[in-house]
Amino acid sequence: MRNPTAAGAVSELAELVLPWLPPPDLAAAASASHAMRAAASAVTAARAADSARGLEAFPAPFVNPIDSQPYSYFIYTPFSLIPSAASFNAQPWGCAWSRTLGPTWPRPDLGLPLAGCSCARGECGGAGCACADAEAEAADASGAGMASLSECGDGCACGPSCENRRTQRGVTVRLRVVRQLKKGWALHAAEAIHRGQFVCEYAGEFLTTEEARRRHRLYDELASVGKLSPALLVIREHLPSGRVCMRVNIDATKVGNVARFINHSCDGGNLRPILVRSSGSLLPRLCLFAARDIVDGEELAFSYGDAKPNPKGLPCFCESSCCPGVLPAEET
Ligand SMILES: C[S@@+](CC[C@H](N)C(=O)[O-])C[C@H]1O[C@@H](n2cnc3c(N)ncnc32)[C@H](O)[C@@H]1O
Repeated sequence: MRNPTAAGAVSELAELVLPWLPPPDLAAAASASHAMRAAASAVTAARAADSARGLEAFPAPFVNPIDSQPYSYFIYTPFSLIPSAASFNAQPWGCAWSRTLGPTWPRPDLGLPLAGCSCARGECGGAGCACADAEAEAADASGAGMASLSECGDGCACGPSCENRRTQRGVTVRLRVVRQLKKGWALHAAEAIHRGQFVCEYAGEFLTTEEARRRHRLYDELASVGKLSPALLVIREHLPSGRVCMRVNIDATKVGNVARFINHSCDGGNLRPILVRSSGSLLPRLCLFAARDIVDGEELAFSYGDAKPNPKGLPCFCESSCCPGVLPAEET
């Protein structure tokens, strides 16, 4: 006869422990007993139901019409982090209580005296706002490099509901993560998105260039044998002269948000990357906006950058007419 007290203890333990396990350990735990298998299946189903694990406004489910992989495993952050400040390298996923244990918007107040604006309510971003940056628009219009935007931030008197913080409230459009035959996972719109609408930040770990180079070498090796889909982006800001004045490395391979599923398109795709600077923050964030109206179900894509196509690089399956057949690759 089964002991109901022991069975209850097993399921309580399973509920506490299983959400912390990466897929191989979850599969090993599932083989321990009937009760563990049932608990592990529930965790797997909950993970597949929301890649954003309750940290965004809407769930972003995995949909896999191709094979039996129910989800892709990674650590979720709604905004980019500096690795040393990322106090977690494991995160519960697949249970009701995991939602409370991740970083959430708005970001915690760092308590530092930072530069910012002190506009009256409703005036942020206007001509008199210290956070408005007319030059950012000018750089965009000149076509020199990536466009940039300025927003209010941690140093401002306004709160998180300020109109001039439209990229700071996380992902507010419905999305799904769809498995494809050639490109692996891909991010799709799950509702119509209007031209100019903010879609998501490309969130991940901010890396030094030295660390980015180290990881690039490692990822290139793993990717060449099909063991990894690296999501390390290098963004270069240019002066009007064309010279590079800043390099930002964002790695969403292990720690990221839904943007880590966006594939590359050689023709620029339907998303426009913009560097967003918030007052009081040292590093700009890479934010993605709809470059045109996007219909429900369409795959989202952008160009990973101006790095030259590397003849020895991975094959590109974007299918745009200008595609040279290989993905842009960084020269490390
Ligand atoms: C940011 S991730 C995108 C999500 C990825 N497809 C996945 O399954 O996790 C970037 C990686 O996706 C793959 N990828 C992205 N765009 C691609 C394309 N146009 N053709 C082939 N593979 C692509 C490459 O492996 C690349 O390193």
